[in-house]
Amino acid sequence: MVTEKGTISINTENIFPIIKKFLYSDHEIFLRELVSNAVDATQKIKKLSSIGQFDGELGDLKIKVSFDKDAKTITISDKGLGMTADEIKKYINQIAFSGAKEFVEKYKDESDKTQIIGQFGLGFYSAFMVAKEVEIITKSYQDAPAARWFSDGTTEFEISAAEKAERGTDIILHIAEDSEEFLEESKLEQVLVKYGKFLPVEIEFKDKVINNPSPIWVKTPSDLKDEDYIAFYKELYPYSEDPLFWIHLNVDYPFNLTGVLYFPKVKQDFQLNREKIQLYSRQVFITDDVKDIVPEFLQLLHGVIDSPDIPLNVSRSYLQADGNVKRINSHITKKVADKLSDLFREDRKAFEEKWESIGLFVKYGIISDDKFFDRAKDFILLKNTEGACFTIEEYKTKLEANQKDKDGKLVGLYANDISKQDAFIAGAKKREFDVLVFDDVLDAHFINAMESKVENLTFKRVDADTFDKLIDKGLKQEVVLGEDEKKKVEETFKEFVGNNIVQIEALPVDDIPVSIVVPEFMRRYADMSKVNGQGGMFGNMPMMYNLVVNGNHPIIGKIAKEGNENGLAKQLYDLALLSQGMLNGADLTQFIQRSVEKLG
Ligand SMILES: Nc1ncnc2c1ncn2[C@@H]1O[C@H](COP(=O)(O)OP(=O)(O)OP(=O)(O)O)[C@@H](O)[C@H]1O
Repeated sequence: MVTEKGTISINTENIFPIIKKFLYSDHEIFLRELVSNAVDATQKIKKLSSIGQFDGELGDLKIKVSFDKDAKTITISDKGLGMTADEIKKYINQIAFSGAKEFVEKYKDESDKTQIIGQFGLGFYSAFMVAKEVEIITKSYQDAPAARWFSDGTTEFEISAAEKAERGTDIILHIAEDSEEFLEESKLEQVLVKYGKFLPVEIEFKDKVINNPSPIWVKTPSDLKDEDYIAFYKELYPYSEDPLFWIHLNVDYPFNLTGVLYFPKVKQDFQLNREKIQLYSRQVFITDDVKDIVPEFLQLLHGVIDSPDIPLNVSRSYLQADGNVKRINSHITKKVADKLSDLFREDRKAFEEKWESIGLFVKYGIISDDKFFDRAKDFILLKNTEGACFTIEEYKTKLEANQKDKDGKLVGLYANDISKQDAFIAGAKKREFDVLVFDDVLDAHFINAMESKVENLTFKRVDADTFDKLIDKGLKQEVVLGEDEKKKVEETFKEFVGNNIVQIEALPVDDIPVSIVVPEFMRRYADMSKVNGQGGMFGNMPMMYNLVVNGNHPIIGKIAKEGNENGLAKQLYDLALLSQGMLNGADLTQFIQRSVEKLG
């Protein structure tokens, strides 16, 4: 047999089923496409009028969307530039069919067929996702008779003369049975509002205009007052508290981007709500899933971004690789950092007051974006137990005086629960050490990030060890106990602590006799596992701790002689547990009973 070569032919008759099934996963998008076309037609006639190519009356340019439940139709009417019969042939028939053919050729082997329409000028054909027949009745602004186009979703179409006196286009959709939900008023309105809320031409539905044609992001920042930004915020999120502040984005080179990003007030129970930024393209709503466009940590912000330069209708993998998307990403990050830096410099007091909310974004940024630390390092604030705020540099200077260990390392002390760790904080103050407060969910990661970025700085929780060890200045203190006494004390307490360690330390006489410390590395690992949502090894295991015994305290001197004969050691041990919140259940009950008896 002779080898025969040929090209696989693509038959345009197969196109409609493909459009119907695969082009968009979301059928409601037909409305976005058709209303956008109506907006384009309206903008074009305005343009023609402004450059003197159309000298008739523009008249009322509202776009009207209506439906007829009995006739099962949805009609989109505009007063735009209209089309002549020849233009219909050119714009609707030819381009679309060749576009569709190209589409089939390009994507016949691809599985990711969703959201590809816009590339090919096929928007109009998305009408067939919901309609079994589509009519266009249109009259051009040019001196030409009105025309009617009709198609029943095969590749056949008709063009005939039509009765239409007014300039503009009516698109009449005869809704298919499986799409009749769009004939419900509430559904239709909801979809219309979703996609058209900020379209630049007024859109009327049921005798009322449903959109705001000039949202603030298209206006010049200098023309806007704070009230305008707050009012717009309320328009987007009706039941929210006022935002803390906002950033008006306005870029025209090397890509186009406008928008307003708001910093919301964040509560301590901070939830990762990532659907608060809406993405628009020339005021047409596209999505509220901005995962690939906005850096992860900034997805906690609210607001809108509008860019005609983001390729909207292409697959995800393409979007991630797109150069504009990457640039937009880093631009937004830079803008946010600049804004925070301005706020910090212009009004530090106000910035400090808002730090609880701002701090969460900043910390999240530092943890998730390596480069963000460099942008943020000058306005990261550290707050101490007295409420005073320091930048990292200021704090390092403060530590130089009294919290430097024998190797020259600066040691920051912190508490994450000032009420529970009160005894330890008091101990630190007695030694004139400063104690920071790190008490939000991201702090465990934040501390790690700071230690890896800031030279010569380390952090330890105030109850992680005795102060002499936390900040080891190399000064050796001697315990007043002799070797045998030490041994006796250690053995006595060993009885209670199981596998944990008993350490006898030379502490000031007036320090508490027995306390419990949890080594920094161990507790930190457990904290981070908690944030990451995994119990991990430490999640299920009781935390290891060290029992610190103050070898210089008079009561310990007594125990060195008597052991636990009088129950003294046990009582001290229980007190140490109690102060760390570790005395529970039967142990706690017995402790209380014993204490009461002692009082009697
Ligand atoms: N309401 C209308 N009034 C006037 N011309 C229209 C109207 N709707 C569509 N057209 C013409 O038909 C063309 C094809 O429309 P279609 O929606 O298929 O593609 P597009 O708008 O060019 O691109 P996209 O696929 O991104 O929507 C338009 O470019 C326009 O010239």
